[in-house]
Amino acid sequence: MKKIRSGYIAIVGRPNVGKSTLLNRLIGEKISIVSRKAQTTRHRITGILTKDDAQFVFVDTPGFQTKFSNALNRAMNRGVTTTLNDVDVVLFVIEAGRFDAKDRAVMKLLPPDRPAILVVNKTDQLKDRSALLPFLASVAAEHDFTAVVPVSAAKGKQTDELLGEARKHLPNEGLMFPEDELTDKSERFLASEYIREKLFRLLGDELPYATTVEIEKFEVEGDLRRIFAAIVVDREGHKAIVIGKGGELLKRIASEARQDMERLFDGKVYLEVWVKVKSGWTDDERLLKSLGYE
Ligand SMILES: Nc1nc2c(ncn2[C@@H]2O[C@H](COP(=O)(O)OP(=O)(O)OP(=O)(O)O)[C@@H](O)[C@H]2O)c(=O)[nH]1
Repeated sequence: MKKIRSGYIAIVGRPNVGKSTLLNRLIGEKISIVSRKAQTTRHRITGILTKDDAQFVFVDTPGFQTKFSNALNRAMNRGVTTTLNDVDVVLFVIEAGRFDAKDRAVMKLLPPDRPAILVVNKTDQLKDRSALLPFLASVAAEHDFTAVVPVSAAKGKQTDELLGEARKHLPNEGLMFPEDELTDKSERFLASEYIREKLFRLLGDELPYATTVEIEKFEVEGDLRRIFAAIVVDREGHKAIVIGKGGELLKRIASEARQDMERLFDGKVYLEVWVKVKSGWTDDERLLKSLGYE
């Protein structure tokens, strides 16, 4: 049997290339939030996959932010650079057949002295398969990648090959975390991510970027978790939108989030969610820190 190796891996790429989907596929659990909308991953999320011969500790970084320039985006971009200098191998994800200025901007952040694997995702969407090889070659010519692996995160294609390539760069012998550890993020953090995911799914295009979630109380009583959460919005008008007509939308957000939490925590959840207005929260660095964004 091969020796167990372990190490840290970052997944980077422009928004919407499928980083969260890839992480979920590799870990096999719904830890990182996935949304059709771009730029939903604000926090650094660590997922851990332990196999017979390797332990992969994933650090999922936020998408490189170009859309809005405010304190929140600045904080997120700083996070990308810090993370990349702190891992053993970087998975740089792009979409098959597409490589644009935003991809290139993220590629420029790859530290020159750290192994990076070019992951070409969404191969299931390719119409013309013969175009794939020249495409891979043209992107690979722009950076010194240690490997190029085409995958489909959605269909789970070639993901074992990707792990095999990543394993080669894990520096440590033995496990870094207990075998059954899925993530080192607290349940409290995961609870807020689930609520945020519902906001992204159920609200319009721009509003979710101006909201965040605070878990005000998290109590555990045997198998029951009591969770009290506030959705923080920028202004009164937004509050009305999140609540919805007759409270319908808020009810739906809470009920869907609760079902996800019960599945993940494997126990009953009592969830209370309300909406709070804090104007200008996205532009206040101090407030960002207090909410956990570094
Ligand atoms: N067809 C296809 N779609 C995919 C694949 N992987 C991801 N997607 C879709 O691409 C969209 C974006 O996926 P995410 O995983 O949220 O992308 P992300 O890179 O994490 O996005 P941010 O969090 O915004 O940075 C979703 O609608 C996914 O379902 C794939 O292999 N094939």
